[in-house]
Amino acid sequence: MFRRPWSGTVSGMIEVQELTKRYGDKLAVDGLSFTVTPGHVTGFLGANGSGKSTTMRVVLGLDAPTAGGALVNGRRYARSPQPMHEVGALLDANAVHGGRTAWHHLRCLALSNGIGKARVTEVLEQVGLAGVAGKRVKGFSLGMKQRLGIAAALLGDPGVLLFDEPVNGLDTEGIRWIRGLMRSLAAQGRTVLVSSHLMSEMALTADRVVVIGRGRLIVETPMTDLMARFRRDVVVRSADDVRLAAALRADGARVAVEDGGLAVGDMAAVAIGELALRQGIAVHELTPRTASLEDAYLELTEDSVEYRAVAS
Ligand SMILES: Nc1ncnc2c1ncn2[C@@H]1O[C@H](COP(=O)(O)OP(=O)(O)OP(=O)(O)O)[C@@H](O)[C@H]1O
Repeated sequence: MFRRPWSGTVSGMIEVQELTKRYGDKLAVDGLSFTVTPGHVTGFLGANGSGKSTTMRVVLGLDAPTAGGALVNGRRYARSPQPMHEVGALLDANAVHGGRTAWHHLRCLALSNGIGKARVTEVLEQVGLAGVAGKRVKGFSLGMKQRLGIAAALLGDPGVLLFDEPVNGLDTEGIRWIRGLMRSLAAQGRTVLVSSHLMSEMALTADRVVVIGRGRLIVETPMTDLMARFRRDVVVRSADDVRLAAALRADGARVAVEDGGLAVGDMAAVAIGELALRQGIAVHELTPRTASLEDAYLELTEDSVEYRAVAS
Protein backbone atom coordinates (compact mmCIF):
# COMPACT_ATOMS: atom_id res chain seq x y z
CA MET A 1 0.00 0.00 0.00
CA PHE A 2 1.08 3.56 -0.65
CA ARG A 3 2.56 5.09 2.48
CA ARG A 4 1.41 8.52 3.63
CA PRO A 5 2.36 11.18 4.35
CA TRP A 6 4.71 11.98 1.47
CA SER A 7 7.80 12.68 3.43
CA GLY A 8 9.90 14.87 1.16
CA THR A 9 12.55 16.23 3.46
CA VAL A 10 16.08 16.84 2.28
CA SER A 11 16.60 19.61 -0.26
CA GLY A 12 17.72 18.28 -3.63
CA MET A 13 16.36 14.79 -3.04
CA ILE A 14 14.42 12.79 -5.59
CA GLU A 15 12.12 10.37 -3.79
CA VAL A 16 10.36 7.74 -5.85
CA GLN A 17 7.72 6.20 -3.65
CA GLU A 18 5.92 2.96 -4.47
CA LEU A 19 5.57 4.09 -8.05
CA THR A 20 3.41 2.01 -10.38
CA LYS A 21 2.74 2.91 -14.00
CA ARG A 22 0.55 0.95 -16.38
CA TYR A 23 0.05 1.53 -20.08
CA GLY A 24 -3.09 -0.50 -20.78
CA ASP A 25 -2.14 -4.10 -19.99
CA LYS A 26 1.55 -3.25 -19.82
CA LEU A 27 2.97 -2.83 -16.33
CA ALA A 28 5.93 -0.51 -17.04
CA VAL A 29 6.82 0.29 -13.41
CA ASP A 30 5.80 -1.92 -10.52
CA GLY A 31 5.85 -0.56 -6.94
CA LEU A 32 9.24 1.09 -7.36
CA SER A 33 10.82 3.04 -4.47
CA PHE A 34 14.26 4.61 -4.26
CA THR A 35 15.89 7.91 -3.34
CA VAL A 36 18.52 9.97 -5.10
CA THR A 37 20.64 12.21 -2.89
CA PRO A 38 22.64 15.39 -3.61
CA GLY A 39 26.39 15.32 -4.09
CA HIS A 40 26.47 12.03 -5.97
CA VAL A 41 26.17 10.74 -9.49
CA THR A 42 23.51 8.06 -9.23
CA GLY A 43 23.46 5.56 -12.09
CA PHE A 44 20.01 4.29 -13.04
CA LEU A 45 20.56 0.89 -14.62
CA GLY A 46 18.18 -1.54 -16.25
CA ALA A 47 17.70 -3.56 -19.41
CA ASN A 48 15.77 -2.14 -22.36
CA GLY A 49 12.13 -1.72 -21.42
CA SER A 50 12.76 -2.07 -17.67
CA GLY A 51 11.04 1.24 -16.91
CA LYS A 52 13.86 3.81 -16.57
CA SER A 53 12.44 6.40 -18.97
CA THR A 54 8.93 5.95 -17.58
CA THR A 55 10.21 6.57 -14.05
CA MET A 56 12.06 9.70 -15.17
CA ARG A 57 8.98 10.96 -16.99
CA VAL A 58 6.88 10.55 -13.84
CA VAL A 59 9.54 12.36 -11.75
CA LEU A 60 9.29 15.22 -14.25
CA GLY A 61 5.49 15.24 -14.20
CA LEU A 62 5.32 14.31 -17.91
CA ASP A 63 3.45 11.09 -17.18
CA ALA A 64 0.83 10.55 -14.49
CA PRO A 65 1.51 7.61 -12.16
CA THR A 66 -1.06 4.84 -11.84
CA ALA A 67 -0.19 4.62 -8.12
CA GLY A 68 2.45 6.09 -5.84
CA GLY A 69 4.59 8.83 -7.29
CA ALA A 70 7.72 10.88 -7.04
CA LEU A 71 8.85 13.98 -5.17
CA VAL A 72 11.60 16.45 -5.95
CA ASN A 73 12.61 18.75 -3.10
CA GLY A 74 9.70 17.35 -1.12
CA ARG A 75 6.91 18.04 -3.60
CA ARG A 76 5.60 16.92 -6.95
CA TYR A 77 7.72 18.55 -9.62
CA ALA A 78 4.70 19.66 -11.65
CA ARG A 79 3.93 22.01 -8.75
CA SER A 80 7.35 23.65 -8.85
CA PRO A 81 7.10 27.45 -9.00
CA GLN A 82 10.43 27.69 -10.87
CA PRO A 83 10.73 24.45 -12.82
CA MET A 84 13.89 25.16 -14.85
CA HIS A 85 15.75 26.46 -11.81
CA GLU A 86 14.80 23.41 -9.81
CA VAL A 87 15.31 20.52 -12.23
CA GLY A 88 17.15 20.17 -15.53
CA ALA A 89 16.51 17.14 -17.72
CA LEU A 90 17.71 15.55 -20.90
CA LEU A 91 15.19 12.96 -22.04
CA ASP A 92 15.09 12.77 -25.83
CA ALA A 93 17.81 14.71 -27.62
CA ASN A 94 15.87 14.48 -30.89
CA ALA A 95 12.87 16.31 -29.49
CA VAL A 96 14.13 19.66 -30.79
CA HIS A 97 12.64 21.86 -33.52
CA GLY A 98 15.09 21.23 -36.39
CA GLY A 99 14.48 24.58 -38.11
CA ARG A 100 15.77 26.56 -35.13
CA THR A 101 19.38 27.39 -34.51
CA ALA A 102 20.98 26.17 -31.27
CA TRP A 103 21.01 29.77 -30.02
CA HIS A 104 17.33 30.32 -30.91
CA HIS A 105 16.26 27.04 -29.29
CA LEU A 106 17.95 27.94 -26.00
CA ARG A 107 16.90 31.61 -26.19
CA CYS A 108 13.21 30.58 -26.48
CA LEU A 109 13.53 28.28 -23.47
CA ALA A 110 15.35 31.01 -21.55
CA LEU A 111 12.76 33.69 -22.39
CA SER A 112 9.84 31.59 -21.18
CA ASN A 113 11.67 30.99 -17.91
CA GLY A 114 12.92 34.49 -17.23
CA ILE A 115 16.54 33.64 -18.00
CA GLY A 116 18.82 36.20 -19.69
CA LYS A 117 20.89 36.01 -22.89
CA ALA A 118 24.20 35.84 -21.03
CA ARG A 119 23.24 32.49 -19.55
CA VAL A 120 22.45 31.12 -23.06
CA THR A 121 25.96 32.07 -24.19
CA GLU A 122 27.41 30.56 -21.03
CA VAL A 123 25.77 27.13 -21.44
CA LEU A 124 26.59 26.99 -25.17
CA GLU A 125 30.24 27.48 -24.21
CA GLN A 126 29.98 24.97 -21.38
CA VAL A 127 28.79 22.20 -23.72
CA GLY A 128 31.19 23.07 -26.52
CA LEU A 129 28.59 24.35 -29.01
CA ALA A 130 29.51 28.04 -29.03
CA GLY A 131 31.07 27.66 -32.50
CA VAL A 132 27.83 26.30 -34.02
CA ALA A 133 25.35 28.46 -32.06
CA GLY A 134 24.01 30.00 -35.28
CA LYS A 135 23.58 26.69 -37.14
CA ARG A 136 20.22 24.99 -37.60
CA VAL A 137 19.67 21.99 -35.33
CA LYS A 138 18.51 19.78 -38.22
CA GLY A 139 22.12 19.63 -39.43
CA PHE A 140 23.37 18.47 -36.01
CA SER A 141 24.68 14.96 -35.31
CA LEU A 142 23.09 13.00 -32.47
CA GLY A 143 26.11 13.83 -30.31
CA MET A 144 25.63 17.58 -30.96
CA LYS A 145 21.93 17.26 -30.16
CA GLN A 146 22.85 15.53 -26.90
CA ARG A 147 25.11 18.47 -26.05
CA LEU A 148 22.31 20.91 -26.90
CA GLY A 149 19.90 18.93 -24.69
CA ILE A 150 22.43 19.10 -21.86
CA ALA A 151 22.79 22.87 -22.41
CA ALA A 152 19.01 23.20 -22.06
CA ALA A 153 19.10 21.14 -18.85
CA LEU A 154 21.80 23.42 -17.40
CA LEU A 155 20.12 26.68 -18.47
CA GLY A 156 18.30 27.36 -15.20
CA ASP A 157 21.34 26.34 -13.08
CA PRO A 158 19.21 23.69 -11.34
CA GLY A 159 20.17 21.70 -8.27
CA VAL A 160 18.69 18.48 -9.63
CA LEU A 161 19.61 16.96 -13.00
CA LEU A 162 18.17 13.97 -14.82
CA PHE A 163 19.88 12.57 -17.88
CA ASP A 164 18.36 9.70 -19.88
CA GLU A 165 21.12 7.84 -21.78
CA PRO A 166 23.21 11.01 -22.25
CA VAL A 167 26.21 9.36 -23.91
CA ASN A 168 24.16 8.06 -26.86
CA GLY A 169 25.78 9.27 -30.04
CA LEU A 170 28.81 10.78 -28.33
CA ASP A 171 32.34 9.89 -29.42
CA THR A 172 35.13 8.97 -26.99
CA GLU A 173 36.03 12.59 -26.33
CA GLY A 174 32.34 13.42 -25.80
CA ILE A 175 31.87 10.51 -23.40
CA ARG A 176 34.90 11.62 -21.39
CA TRP A 177 33.55 15.18 -21.36
CA ILE A 178 30.15 14.13 -20.07
CA ARG A 179 31.73 11.95 -17.39
CA GLY A 180 33.68 14.98 -16.14
CA LEU A 181 30.61 17.21 -16.34
CA MET A 182 28.47 14.86 -14.26
CA ARG A 183 31.14 14.39 -11.65
CA SER A 184 31.68 18.14 -11.38
CA LEU A 185 27.92 18.82 -11.12
CA ALA A 186 27.74 16.29 -8.26
CA ALA A 187 30.87 17.73 -6.64
CA GLN A 188 29.08 21.11 -6.57
CA GLY A 189 26.46 19.42 -4.39
CA ARG A 190 23.87 18.85 -7.11
CA THR A 191 21.74 15.75 -7.47
CA VAL A 192 22.55 13.84 -10.65
CA LEU A 193 20.49 10.86 -11.86
CA VAL A 194 21.75 9.31 -15.08
CA SER A 195 20.31 6.31 -16.85
CA SER A 196 22.50 4.13 -19.01
CA HIS A 197 22.76 0.67 -20.40
CA LEU A 198 26.55 1.08 -20.64
CA MET A 199 27.67 -0.66 -17.47
CA SER A 200 31.37 -0.02 -18.00
CA GLU A 201 30.63 3.69 -18.37
CA MET A 202 28.58 3.72 -15.16
CA ALA A 203 31.43 2.02 -13.31
CA LEU A 204 33.55 5.08 -14.14
CA THR A 205 30.89 7.75 -13.61
CA ALA A 206 28.46 6.76 -10.87
CA ASP A 207 29.15 6.51 -7.17
CA ARG A 208 25.70 5.14 -6.37
CA VAL A 209 23.52 2.81 -8.44
CA VAL A 210 19.83 2.01 -8.64
CA VAL A 211 19.28 -1.18 -10.63
CA ILE A 212 15.79 -2.07 -11.85
CA GLY A 213 14.35 -5.00 -13.78
CA ARG A 214 10.80 -5.26 -15.13
CA GLY A 215 9.86 -2.06 -13.35
CA ARG A 216 10.97 -3.36 -9.95
CA LEU A 217 13.89 -2.39 -7.74
CA ILE A 218 16.69 -4.95 -7.79
CA VAL A 219 19.27 -3.06 -5.76
CA GLU A 220 19.97 0.47 -4.58
CA THR A 221 23.52 0.78 -3.26
CA PRO A 222 26.82 2.67 -3.30
CA MET A 223 28.96 1.48 -6.21
CA THR A 224 31.74 0.36 -3.83
CA ASP A 225 29.29 -1.89 -1.91
CA LEU A 226 28.03 -3.39 -5.15
CA MET A 227 31.56 -4.20 -6.22
CA ALA A 228 32.38 -5.58 -2.74
CA ARG A 229 29.32 -7.82 -2.94
CA PHE A 230 30.65 -9.24 -6.16
CA ARG A 231 34.23 -9.58 -4.94
CA ARG A 232 35.46 -12.84 -6.31
CA ASP A 233 38.82 -13.78 -4.75
CA VAL A 234 42.35 -12.62 -4.06
CA VAL A 235 45.34 -13.41 -6.27
CA VAL A 236 48.36 -14.20 -4.12
CA ARG A 237 51.98 -14.74 -5.13
CA SER A 238 54.53 -15.50 -2.44
CA ALA A 239 57.99 -16.88 -1.77
CA ASP A 240 56.43 -20.26 -0.81
CA ASP A 241 53.01 -20.84 -2.36
CA VAL A 242 52.86 -24.49 -1.30
CA ARG A 243 53.29 -23.78 2.41
CA LEU A 244 51.06 -20.69 2.22
CA ALA A 245 48.30 -22.67 0.47
CA ALA A 246 48.37 -25.29 3.24
CA ALA A 247 48.18 -22.61 5.95
CA LEU A 248 45.34 -20.81 4.16
CA ARG A 249 43.34 -24.02 3.76
CA ALA A 250 43.91 -24.88 7.43
CA ASP A 251 42.41 -21.46 8.23
CA GLY A 252 39.27 -22.14 6.17
CA ALA A 253 40.11 -20.38 2.88
CA ARG A 254 39.40 -21.84 -0.56
CA VAL A 255 42.62 -22.08 -2.50
CA ALA A 256 43.18 -22.87 -6.17
CA VAL A 257 46.54 -22.88 -7.93
CA GLU A 258 46.48 -20.51 -10.87
CA ASP A 259 49.08 -19.10 -13.27
CA GLY A 260 52.05 -19.54 -10.98
CA GLY A 261 50.14 -18.13 -8.00
CA LEU A 262 47.13 -18.80 -5.79
CA ALA A 263 43.50 -17.74 -6.17
CA VAL A 264 42.15 -17.46 -2.63
CA GLY A 265 38.44 -17.29 -1.79
CA ASP A 266 36.52 -16.82 1.47
CA MET A 267 39.30 -14.73 3.04
CA ALA A 268 39.99 -10.99 2.75
CA ALA A 269 43.33 -9.72 1.45
CA VAL A 270 44.24 -8.23 4.85
CA ALA A 271 43.71 -11.58 6.61
CA ILE A 272 45.75 -13.39 3.95
CA GLY A 273 48.63 -10.93 4.34
CA GLU A 274 48.58 -11.27 8.14
CA LEU A 275 48.50 -15.05 7.96
CA ALA A 276 51.49 -15.04 5.58
CA LEU A 277 53.37 -12.76 7.99
CA ARG A 278 52.70 -15.12 10.91
CA GLN A 279 54.03 -17.97 8.76
CA GLY A 280 57.14 -15.94 7.86
CA ILE A 281 56.34 -16.13 4.13
CA ALA A 282 57.16 -13.07 1.99
CA VAL A 283 54.19 -11.94 -0.09
CA HIS A 284 54.98 -10.67 -3.60
CA GLU A 285 51.44 -9.92 -4.75
CA LEU A 286 48.05 -9.58 -3.06
CA THR A 287 45.34 -8.46 -5.51
CA PRO A 288 41.60 -8.58 -4.73
CA ARG A 289 39.60 -9.50 -7.86
CA THR A 290 36.10 -8.18 -8.33
CA ALA A 291 33.54 -9.05 -10.96
CA SER A 292 33.14 -6.24 -13.45
CA LEU A 293 30.02 -4.12 -13.08
CA GLU A 294 28.90 -5.80 -16.29
CA ASP A 295 29.08 -9.24 -14.62
CA ALA A 296 27.45 -7.97 -11.42
CA TYR A 297 24.63 -6.40 -13.42
CA LEU A 298 24.02 -9.55 -15.45
CA GLU A 299 23.95 -11.66 -12.31
CA LEU A 300 21.55 -9.27 -10.57
CA THR A 301 19.16 -9.00 -13.48
CA GLU A 302 19.32 -12.61 -14.64
CA ASP A 303 15.70 -13.31 -13.79
CA SER A 304 14.30 -10.03 -14.90
CA VAL A 305 15.59 -9.33 -18.39
CA GLU A 306 12.69 -8.29 -20.52
CA TYR A 307 14.19 -8.62 -23.95
CA ARG A 308 17.15 -10.92 -24.28
CA ALA A 309 19.11 -11.01 -27.52
CA VAL A 310 18.59 -14.38 -29.16
CA ALA A 311 21.62 -15.74 -31.01
CA SER A 312 20.62 -16.60 -34.54
N1 LIG B 1 3.55 5.42 -23.94
C1 LIG B 1 3.64 4.10 -23.79
N2 LIG B 1 2.64 3.28 -24.17
C2 LIG B 1 2.71 1.94 -24.02
N3 LIG B 1 3.77 1.30 -23.48
C3 LIG B 1 4.80 2.05 -23.08
C4 LIG B 1 4.81 3.48 -23.22
N4 LIG B 1 5.98 3.94 -22.73
C5 LIG B 1 6.68 2.86 -22.32
N5 LIG B 1 5.98 1.73 -22.54
C6 LIG B 1 6.41 0.36 -22.18
O1 LIG B 1 6.77 0.35 -20.82
C7 LIG B 1 7.95 -0.44 -20.62
C8 LIG B 1 9.01 0.41 -19.97
O2 LIG B 1 9.49 1.34 -20.95
P1 LIG B 1 10.63 2.42 -20.64
O3 LIG B 1 10.81 3.21 -21.90
O4 LIG B 1 10.31 3.15 -19.42
O5 LIG B 1 11.90 1.50 -20.39
P2 LIG B 1 13.44 1.88 -20.39
O6 LIG B 1 14.04 1.14 -19.25
O7 LIG B 1 13.60 3.34 -20.43
O8 LIG B 1 13.94 1.22 -21.74
P3 LIG B 1 15.00 1.72 -22.83
O9 LIG B 1 16.35 1.53 -22.21
O10 LIG B 1 14.75 0.79 -23.97
O11 LIG B 1 14.66 3.16 -23.14
C9 LIG B 1 8.32 -0.99 -21.98
O12 LIG B 1 7.80 -2.29 -22.11
C10 LIG B 1 7.65 -0.04 -22.94
O13 LIG B 1 7.34 -0.69 -24.15
